[in-house]
Amino acid sequence: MAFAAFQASIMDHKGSTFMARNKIALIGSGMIGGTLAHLAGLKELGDIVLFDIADGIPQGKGLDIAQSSPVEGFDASLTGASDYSAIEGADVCIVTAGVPRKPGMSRDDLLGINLKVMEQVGAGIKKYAPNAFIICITNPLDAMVWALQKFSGLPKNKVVGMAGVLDSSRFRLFLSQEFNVSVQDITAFVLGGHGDTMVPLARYSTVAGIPLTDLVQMGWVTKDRLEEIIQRTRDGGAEIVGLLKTGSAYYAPAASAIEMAEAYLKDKKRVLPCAAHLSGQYGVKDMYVGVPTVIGAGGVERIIEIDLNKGEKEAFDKSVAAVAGLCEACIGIAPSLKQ
Ligand SMILES: NC(=O)c1ccc[n+]([C@@H]2O[C@H](COP(=O)([O-])OP(=O)(O)OC[C@H]3O[C@@H](n4cnc5c(N)ncnc54)[C@H](O)[C@@H]3O)[C@@H](O)[C@H]2O)c1
Ligand SMILES: O=C(O)C[C@H](O)C(=O)O
Repeated sequence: MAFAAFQASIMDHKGSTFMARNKIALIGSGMIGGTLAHLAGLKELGDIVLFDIADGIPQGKGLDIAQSSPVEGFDASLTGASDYSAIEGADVCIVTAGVPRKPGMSRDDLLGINLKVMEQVGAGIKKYAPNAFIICITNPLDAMVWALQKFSGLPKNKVVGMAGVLDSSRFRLFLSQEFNVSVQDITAFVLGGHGDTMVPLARYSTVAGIPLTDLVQMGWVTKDRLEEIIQRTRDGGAEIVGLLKTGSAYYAPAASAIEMAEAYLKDKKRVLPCAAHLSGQYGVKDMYVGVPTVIGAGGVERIIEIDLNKGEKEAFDKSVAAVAGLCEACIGIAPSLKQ
């Protein structure tokens, strides 16, 4: 149980103390926000507050999911709100407020509109949930989580971006389909920014511990076919945007953020690729970029610096440069982000 919930221990009617449930605030109650609420309920992660500026949507989704709880057998309070005071004392806030892209757009095209949303969300979190662990999902991810940390003023290890778990999950699925083996036996790393320059790492991705580079030698897959799978992973978001036409992926993104929230709430010390604040690691300063991290009750407890060969480092640096350009664009719009 997170520390804030521990502090909220209360007395029952016989005078014994018991733990209050964790409180999970979902800021943005659209396609991902609604799916997050459903998953958090099914997993009994805590009580859930859905927040959105579109009054009625968070309340309606909360009520609908609550009405599934007797069937599914979970106990959780689900409420909806359009006032930030409702997120007061949250242990975890998952931020999806903003707009998704449409076919033909890049994630970067969302920067101007979603940056303004991050400013409002940051102020709301600063006022009502300063002790929470914040998971940002809004795109363009690496720049938005960077701006959200600055707007909210929360500690850098308590603000993190979700992208690597999703990108790695896509890579794992495509590999499992290629090799006809269980997704459970595949581990994969995708590092760098959550954009067209993301870096799926073949050398650190394995089938039951056997690196993909060895599987090429063993004849399981050709280098060219592996490159196609890597490119499909990079284009994974756009592939779904092209199919849906009115929005972007939400089931896998929500599942990925819930995995991160669970790691924090249950102090699981999961090793997960996340957009984390770097202060010199990988030669990067004051930026959020996807790297392997350890997530536990302390938030981002550790950043794991893996060894990158020349080609991997070049690809990572290219991705970092793309994120740096987006942060500069944010400063152009909101000069206060410069410090
Ligand atoms: N990081 C990732 O891997 C990843 C994956 C998928 C989607 N995304 C991004 O997540 C975001 C949300 O996607 P979605 O599919 O849930 O979109 P959506 O349009 O279904 O939901 C977004 C919600 O945000 C609300 N909103 C807008 N402005 C707000 C504000 N100022 N305050 C509070 N709420 C506000 C909208 O009313 C809407 O309900 C998008 O930016 C999308 O690009 C990121
Ligand atoms: O691709 C998008 O616009 C949404 C998200 O970043 C994704 O990867 O699915």
